[in-house]
Amino acid sequence: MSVQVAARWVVLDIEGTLTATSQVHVVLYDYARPRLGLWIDAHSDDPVVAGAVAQVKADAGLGEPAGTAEVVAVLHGWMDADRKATPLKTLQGLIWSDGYARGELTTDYFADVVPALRSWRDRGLGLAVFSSGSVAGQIASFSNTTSGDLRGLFAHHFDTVNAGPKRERDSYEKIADGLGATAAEIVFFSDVPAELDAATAAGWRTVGVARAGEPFADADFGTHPVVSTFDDVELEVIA
Ligand SMILES: CSCCC(=O)C(=O)COP(=O)(O)O
Ligand SMILES: [Mg+2]
Repeated sequence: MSVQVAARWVVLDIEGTLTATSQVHVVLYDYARPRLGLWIDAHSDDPVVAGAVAQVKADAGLGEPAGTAEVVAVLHGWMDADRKATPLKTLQGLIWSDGYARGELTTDYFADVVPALRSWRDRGLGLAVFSSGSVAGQIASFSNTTSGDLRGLFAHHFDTVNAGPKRERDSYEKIADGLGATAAEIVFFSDVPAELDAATAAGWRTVGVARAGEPFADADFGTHPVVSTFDDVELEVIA
């Protein structure tokens, strides 16, 4: 069944909405896992890396003398639990950016995604991304895809640093400010009902994305309209 929605801005989740969850949990996590320790040691002078490592130690209650091996053990544990912790996302994003630049990583989207995004953008809708993945990681992931370089499709990127946690209303209010849009002009697509609830609390329109075989395919989306493919979305552009 198709879902009709009017908007000026389309804000998109990545994992489970644009890409299969395995693209993140298998392809990207497996790429980052063996490289975390090497990256931390090779970039210890980079304030972004040093800040992320200090944050890991603080969050995990490690003493300051803790070495790279202990930090990596925490990061691996967070990946195993799929904890979307900001310092982990920062470090993953740096490693993935390097992997995409080397041509060692390629993003594969659900078949309906790229045609829909192109058509929405061509019809005058603004596209933005809100993911737990860092902005650097997001942009890199759009740079090398099975449909080419898609970075030009998106006008804005938001993450847990420049917006906040995805299950909190404040994050969506901050994004609306960043887009210069009213809440009613924005529609958010996500596979996670709790994220949609937070967007609704901020006054946004929402569409749940329940794709076959994905972890939230059978979730309770409550009153959110739901599609299983972007082919079933009819977007009217608010002028
Ligand atoms: C290249 S972006 C990787 C996305 C990521 O790390 C992640 O955890 C996905 O979270 P999302 O909020 O998009 O479900
Ligand atoms: Mg998701």
